[in-house]
Amino acid sequence: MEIGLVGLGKMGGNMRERLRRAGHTVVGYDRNPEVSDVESLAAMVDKLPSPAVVWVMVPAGDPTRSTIGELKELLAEGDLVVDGGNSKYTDDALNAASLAEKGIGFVDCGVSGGVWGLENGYALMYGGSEQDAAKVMPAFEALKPADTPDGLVHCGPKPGAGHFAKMVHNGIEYAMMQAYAEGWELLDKTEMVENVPEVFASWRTGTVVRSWLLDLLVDQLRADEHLDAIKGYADDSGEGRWTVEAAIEHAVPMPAISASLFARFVSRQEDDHAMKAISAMRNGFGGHAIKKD
Ligand SMILES: O=C(CO)[C@H](O)[C@H](O)COP(=O)(O)O
Repeated sequence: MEIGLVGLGKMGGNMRERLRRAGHTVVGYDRNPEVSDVESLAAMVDKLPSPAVVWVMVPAGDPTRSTIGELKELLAEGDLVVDGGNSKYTDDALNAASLAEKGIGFVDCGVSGGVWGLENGYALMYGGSEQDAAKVMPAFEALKPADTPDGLVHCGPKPGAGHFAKMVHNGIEYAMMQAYAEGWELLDKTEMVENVPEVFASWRTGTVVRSWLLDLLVDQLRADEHLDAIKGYADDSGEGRWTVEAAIEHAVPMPAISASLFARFVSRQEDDHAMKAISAMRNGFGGHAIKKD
């Protein structure tokens, strides 16, 4: 098929390559002229046959909203926009409704696979109508992992169903990473066990905690046993917060994922502010020593 692809960063650039390797024609647009195939969004749309299919792969929030707004002006009835970024699921209903005013279809698609997706394929979770999804199906088939029936799922007709599924995936990702990290801290800080990287490596086969995240951690620990080169600071780009927000909205207990989100917030503090108050109270009721700077 012929497809427009907006956003040619780490994810979009590799997806363009994987689509091309599968024989599809991709017209890629990026604000960075060094990677872009065309000079503008309008030039990209001009090169596409009708009905045009455009896959948006830009950061969530304003960049995605404004790109979809511009595409609404450029596209026509029967065309399709796919949002493959990590958009908040609540944005999808708004984007779908806005595009529908011109008869333009919309599919939201959670994409997972990171920088390894070029070779391994991407897990794709999509929401929207089957009729709209049919227009982008050849690209879905090329992007998903080969030789498996898994990796491509229709999460439902509601706009946002795909991004909701991807959001929960990322929430689980937070908690899994936190669990590995806490286990590693205990092993690394005590002297009970020698050769901690190889202990982690021994868990990669046969055990119930084997996973790709574990594989990635083993690679890092083998290169830098105590992770001395890495500061203990972790950012977040929204997915964990939205997962916890949705859990609160639906009164779903989420102790592990919410704790892993808050652990990231703790990592951003130079000093633990709340612990100042704990220390002050301990000192007050028990005369316990206060540590000063
Ligand atoms: O979708 C992903 C992995 O599945 C992204 O890497 C995601 O952005 C990671 O989330 P965060 O930046 O909040 O850790």
